[in-house]
This record gives sequence, C-alpha cells and structure tokens, in this order.
Amino acid sequence: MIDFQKFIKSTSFAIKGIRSMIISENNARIHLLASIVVISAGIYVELSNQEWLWIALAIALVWILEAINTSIEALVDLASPDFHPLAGKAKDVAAAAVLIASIFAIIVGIIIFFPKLSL
Ligand SMILES: Nc1ncnc2c1ncn2[C@@H]1O[C@H](COP(=O)(O)OP(=O)(O)OP(=O)(O)O)[C@@H](O)[C@H]1O
Repeated sequence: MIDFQKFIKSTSFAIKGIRSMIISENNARIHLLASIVVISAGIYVELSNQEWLWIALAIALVWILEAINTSIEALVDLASPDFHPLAGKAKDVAAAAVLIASIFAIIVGIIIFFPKLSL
C-alpha cells in the first residue's frame, strides 16, 4: 500500500533541506547563481536536447554532492565538535567530491558553450 500523504510529507522535508542548504552554505548560493546563469545562457544560445542533458547532469551532480557535503559537515560538527584529524579528513574528502563535480561541470560548460561564442 502506497502512503501518498507520507510521500508528500517527506518531499516537504527534502525541500526544507534545500532551503536550509541555500540559507546556510555560501557554496550553495554560488551553485544557485551559476545554475541560473548557465540555464539562462543555454536558453539564449538555444542548446540542443543532447546539450541540455549534459548541462542538467553537470548541474544535478554539483547540487547532489553539495547536499551530501553539507549533511556530512553537520554530522561531523555534531559527532566531533572538538578537533580530531578524522573529523577534518571527513570534511575535506566530502568537499573534494564537490570540487570534482564542479570541475566536471566547468569542463562540460567549456565544451558546450565555447564553440558557440562567435569570437
Ligand atoms: N572537528 C574538526 N576537527 C578537525 N578539523 C576540522 C574540524 N572541523 C573542521 N575542520 C577542518 O577545518 C576545515 C574547515 O571546516 P569548516 O567546518 O569551517 O568547513 P567549511 O567547508 O568551511 O564549511 P562551511 O561551508 O560551513 O563554511 C575542514 O575542511 C577541516 O579541514
């Protein structure tokens, strides 16, 4: 039996998580600005369906990993408020995942938008 009320409730918790991430994380606000700029540029240059798929994948990857990174940061702060090398390692490796996704997104952006610039 599918409980649709429960589904709506858990979706609202997830939306609350997105809001909280944007409010508390400077990086999430940078991702938001970058996403708006890239989507606007994509509409302007009339990207093909295939190009939109790559852009959507790149944007989604960065947001997914930023959400996981923010979640790990909060858990580390809760579990290890005092300095511990493993706490630092957990945060740094989670941040590395966001960096890798961001580099991928930049490469996708260059490959798709660079040829469209009429220099
Ligand atoms: N409890 C801890 N023990 C050891 N090192 C820590 C600890 N907390 C943070 N650090 C180190 O300090 C760095 C910055 O931590 P911080 O929590 O400020 O992360 P941040 O990425 O700047 O987070 P935010 O996005 O909230 O500003 C971490 O990457 C880690 O190397």
